[in-house]
Amino acid sequence: MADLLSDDEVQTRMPSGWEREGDEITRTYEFDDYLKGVAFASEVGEISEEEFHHPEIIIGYKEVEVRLTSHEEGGITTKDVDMAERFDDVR
Ligand SMILES: C[C@H](O)[C@H](O)[C@H]1CNC2=NC(N)=NC(=O)C2=N1
Repeated sequence: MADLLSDDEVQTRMPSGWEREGDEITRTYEFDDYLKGVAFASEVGEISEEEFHHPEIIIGYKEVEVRLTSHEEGGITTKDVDMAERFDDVR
């Protein structure tokens, strides 16, 4: 089990482009067309299954919102900030 991050740790460790909303960190990625967003969401899903840590993924028109939290710990942990960095690398 990863440890919950303090408010300051979340702010300092959250990658740029991400925002905190309560017990979640979130980012909305924008794409040139819908299917590029769908493909990105699929890659996010692959990484999530590999790490067994699953975000909420909302696919919209030319944008994909990703929301991360650690359900079992009840907040934001190092897994969430580490996964955020990995998703940014896919982008
Ligand atoms: C039983 C529990 O659902 C599993 O251990 C995993 C699955 N994926 C998960 N994903 C996220 N975001 N948080 C979890 O606590 C989590 N737990």
